Amino acid sequence: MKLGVIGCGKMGSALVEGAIRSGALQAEQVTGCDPHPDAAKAFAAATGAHVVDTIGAMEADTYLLCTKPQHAEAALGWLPAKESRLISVAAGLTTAWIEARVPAGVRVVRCMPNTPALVGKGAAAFCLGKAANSTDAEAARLLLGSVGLAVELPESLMDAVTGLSGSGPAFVYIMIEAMADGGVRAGLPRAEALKLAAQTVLGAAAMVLETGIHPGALKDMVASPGGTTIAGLAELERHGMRSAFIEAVHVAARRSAELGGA
Ligand SMILES: NC(=O)C1=CN([C@@H]2O[C@H](COP(=O)(O)OP(=O)(O)OC[C@H]3O[C@@H](n4cnc5c(N)ncnc54)[C@H](O)[C@@H]3O)[C@@H](O)[C@H]2O)C=CC1
Ligand SMILES: O=C(O)[C@@H]1CCC=N1
Repeated sequence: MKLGVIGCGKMGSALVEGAIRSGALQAEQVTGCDPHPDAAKAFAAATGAHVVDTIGAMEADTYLLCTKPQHAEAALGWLPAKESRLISVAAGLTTAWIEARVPAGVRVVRCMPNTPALVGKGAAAFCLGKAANSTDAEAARLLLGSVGLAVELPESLMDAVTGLSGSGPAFVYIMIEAMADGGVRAGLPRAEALKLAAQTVLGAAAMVLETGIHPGALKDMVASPGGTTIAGLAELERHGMRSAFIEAVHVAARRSAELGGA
């Protein structure tokens, strides 16, 4: 694969850096393009990939569209008229929307990764556009799978994925920050509180994934009768923590649909 990265910001860099670290990609296979010189420079430094000034100057058989959705139309206008694959990470933009703006011969894959791809712990879903084939699915699976979980889903579910795992890291970061604040309030030094909070989230997630036990049952295993945990859980319920998370994912998914023009 010769990968041309259109937009070398946070998500483009996380995916490419993660894929290079995993060994799935070599820096020599990647070219980046970004009109923002600082972004291009940081991408080249972090990945070792070559950067060029224009999309047309990239030697690529696969393009990775990593601009903001609002900048995608302008970028797509510069795609060369040749057979190629375009993997888009842009929130909300449908394969039909993209297909209407690319030259004939460009096969479109829409995906929704997340930034933990940088450390090989991403969670991503993808779907195929109407001209894309099983080789394109394999290419998406290879790239996204090299940096974490990658699942193929119907396009009708991509906004839901965006609200859950695309935006989700930010929801978890504020939870970690708040838990660490709680630790500091209870007397822990800030650095230890942050490490303990983050490791607790990592460990709890691993328990769910590795034991296959329902999170409700795992919660019950922590909460002793009359103990500390049930006191804390009651406080979280009093503040509507569950419905806050449910609503956060729901409105993020709805916003994804809006970005796509729904
Ligand atoms: N940040 C995240 O956690 C995630 C972001 N995404 C999607 O990734 C895309 C990029 O988001 P971020 O990386 O956060 O934004 P960002 O702002 O960090 O990166 C976007 C880059 O695109 C560049 N750009 C703008 N117009 C361009 C053009 N015509 N040609 C080439 N480059 C151009 C910008 O200069 C910028 O460096 C968005 O569509 C977003 O929906 C998807 C999943 C997670
Ligand atoms: O906030 C956003 O719009 C992007 C898409 C998913 C995560 N970040």
